[in-house]
Amino acid sequence: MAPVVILFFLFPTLLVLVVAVLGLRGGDDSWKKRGLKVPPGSMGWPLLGETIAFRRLHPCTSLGEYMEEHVNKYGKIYRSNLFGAPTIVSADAELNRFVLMNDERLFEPCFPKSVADILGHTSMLVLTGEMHRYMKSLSVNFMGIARLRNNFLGDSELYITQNFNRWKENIPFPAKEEACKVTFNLMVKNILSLNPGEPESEHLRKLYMSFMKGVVAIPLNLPGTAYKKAIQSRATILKMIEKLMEERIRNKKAGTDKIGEADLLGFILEQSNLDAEQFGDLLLGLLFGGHETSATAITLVIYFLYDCPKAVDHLREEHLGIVRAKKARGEPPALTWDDYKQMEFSQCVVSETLRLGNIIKFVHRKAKTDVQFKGYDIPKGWSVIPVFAAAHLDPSVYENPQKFDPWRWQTISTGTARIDNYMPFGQGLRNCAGLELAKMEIVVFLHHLTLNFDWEMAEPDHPLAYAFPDFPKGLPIKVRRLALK
Ligand code: HEM
Repeated sequence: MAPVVILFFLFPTLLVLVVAVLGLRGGDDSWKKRGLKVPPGSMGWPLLGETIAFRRLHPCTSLGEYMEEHVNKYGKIYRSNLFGAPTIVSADAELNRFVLMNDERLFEPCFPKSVADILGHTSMLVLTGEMHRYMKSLSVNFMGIARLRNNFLGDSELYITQNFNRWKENIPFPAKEEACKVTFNLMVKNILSLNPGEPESEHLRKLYMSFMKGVVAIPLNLPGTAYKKAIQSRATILKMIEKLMEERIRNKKAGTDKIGEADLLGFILEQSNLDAEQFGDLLLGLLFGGHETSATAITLVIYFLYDCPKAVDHLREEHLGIVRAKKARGEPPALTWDDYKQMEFSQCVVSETLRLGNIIKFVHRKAKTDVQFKGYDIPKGWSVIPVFAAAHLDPSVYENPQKFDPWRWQTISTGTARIDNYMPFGQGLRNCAGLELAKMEIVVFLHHLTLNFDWEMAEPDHPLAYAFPDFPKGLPIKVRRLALK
């Protein structure tokens, strides 16, 4: 195509860009006219603001150069322009807690429309008010202690050991992929009673992977883009759910349903009147919230422990003690809830992994009204980004914060730590619905890992802060089987 023709077609786009750039130079200044005192900071480049620097890859065990520089220059609360909006970034633990404890009243979640279109407009992650509370209570009840004890614990053991049985000695494999299989199988079994390897389960896994890619992709709804594929995958998942729902209702009416409330679908059919789309959004929200996060935590724990053999020895001692005591009592080997509750050092390892690994480094909120905090104003409509990692890595809170030191939790414990200094699962109304399940999955994984294997890194690989911390190579490891029990 001739350059002049290209220019002709590009002209409207260029014009819009120029107008936007001129219009946004210096950012939104209306707060100045209103005499508000917003925190110091820089609004960065027109349009882009400081988004590129904010998103620049860095180890997930650090705040990254951008945040460190800005905190040094402006203090723990500063203003910026991120993801297309004027933003208050908070590395201040008290402001972080204040924001989360005032969800609904002063702040609300803010997802771009493109993300809400994929997650679903009735997804718990997007909803606010009564409907959010309702969906949350369904999820929290579904993942309550009774079900953790009676369903999730046994299923976790089953899927973890099934996976471990396939591991081959001295042959490198990516640990992240293995962790993902375990957490995905566990969720799908408990949500829809689909077993690993079944064609429907495999089909759902593929659709879900494509859905996930779209959530973090550039939102271009054009043929062939990751975003478009994710929208299509979402629609296919919803159709699949509708079919499964109809089948379950038919079986219930015919008196041939054997599953009852054992999975989330049965539980929802009994306890609520959600339609297929609402149930689909709930399912996708739980998979989105609970699959990648827990798999990342499991991968991180393998990574951190490799450099801390003393902690592996301590874990082995704890888990061997439990196995031997069960044998002495003549109990079957399957773990019970009481066994799980005895795994105290393992809980310290989990707490330390979540502190140092920063799986959810920050969250997004929007001010519903002008808000005052510590002498600053947060103008209505501005985004607020509480960065949990800032307190997790603060040397005035955690001695030697870069060090993986699970023993620190024997004295500070999650119960006595100042709550705003430790928020891997968020806080308040929108705190994590699956936090007990996540901790249990990691501990059960540790139980079988430390009793059955020694492991080493097959290649160097370190966790970087993408949307979630991720290992560029998937953390390749090699294992050696042990005969301890
Ligand atoms: C180590 C693993 C996990 C971490 C670090 C984690 C972290 C978090 C955090 C920080 C939030 C709050 C987000 C916000 O305030 O905007 C959250 C919310 C949520 N998490 Fe988790 N999570 C984990 C595992 C799970 C699991 C296993 C599930 C369920 C199966 C789950 C389901 C959810 C849901 C549904 C929400 C939204 C709650 C709401 O909007 O009220 N998470 N999670």
